[in-house]
Amino acid sequence: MTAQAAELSTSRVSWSIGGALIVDGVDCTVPPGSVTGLLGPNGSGKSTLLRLVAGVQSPDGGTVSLGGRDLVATKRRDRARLLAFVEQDATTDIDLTVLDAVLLGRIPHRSLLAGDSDADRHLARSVLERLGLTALAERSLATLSGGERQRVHVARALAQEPSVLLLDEPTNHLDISAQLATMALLSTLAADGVTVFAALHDLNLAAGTCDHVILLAGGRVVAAGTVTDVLVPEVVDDVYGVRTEILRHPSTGRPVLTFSGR
Ligand SMILES: Nc1ncnc2c1ncn2[C@@H]1O[C@H](COP(=O)(O)OP(=O)(O)OP(=O)(O)O)[C@@H](O)[C@H]1O
Repeated sequence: MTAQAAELSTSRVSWSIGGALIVDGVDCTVPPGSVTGLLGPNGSGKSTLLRLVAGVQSPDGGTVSLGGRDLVATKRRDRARLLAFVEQDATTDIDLTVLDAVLLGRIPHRSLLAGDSDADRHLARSVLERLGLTALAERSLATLSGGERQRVHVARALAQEPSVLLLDEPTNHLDISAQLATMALLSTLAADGVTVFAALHDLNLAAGTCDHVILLAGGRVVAAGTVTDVLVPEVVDDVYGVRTEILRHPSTGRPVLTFSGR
């Protein structure tokens, strides 16, 4: 897949519910063709910010743009050709096979009345192959393990051939090998020009993979930059209420964080 690399940005994006300000004037930039990690403690607003960027929810104020184009004003179908979203613990009400679930990703690319073309099926099968899911193609989605289902949702998003891939906790439910494989896939996609923006809890997975990170606390951006700039005790300790020490990965030189309570 080769996508048109485009910068994603938000300007003063806000969203509140029941009088509580959940996302509070967020300005952030996701560099084109990068893996950008969205970090922050539980309840800091990561999922909500991703939903606002994806257009699942509309912001009360502010703008979301992709390569200068206003995404909030973009029609849903047009947006779905640009941007794919893998939600946390996504579920589907209808019982589909894995292949049919992945083919859903092709809907924004075809005319409203057309069915799946040979090209759509070919693309869906190649995405399944890329994610190691070929053997599960005819299985019912409902019978899969949590980790398998998570990979199918990523496959459905890739079948959309998006310029921007948004993922909410894509390594949830995955064993360590599958976590590393997912992060490696995100790096490969970014190298192919996809702008990847992923909410992550595991700061070490972020440190090992992300080109850029954005750290939220209380619905606001408290730090943004490279992992070496942001994942430092001066920032992490206050945001998470822990004591952090930074080691270096012996082969990559990237930061490895250790934590203790304080
Ligand atoms: N529809 C809603 N109604 C009420 N409160 C909401 C709603 N959506 C989000 N919130 C609140 O907004 C805050 C931020 O939630 P959000 O899911 O965005 O955080 P998060 O950083 O993704 O958290 P986690 O890491 O636990 O998944 C939480 O306190 C949550 O309870």
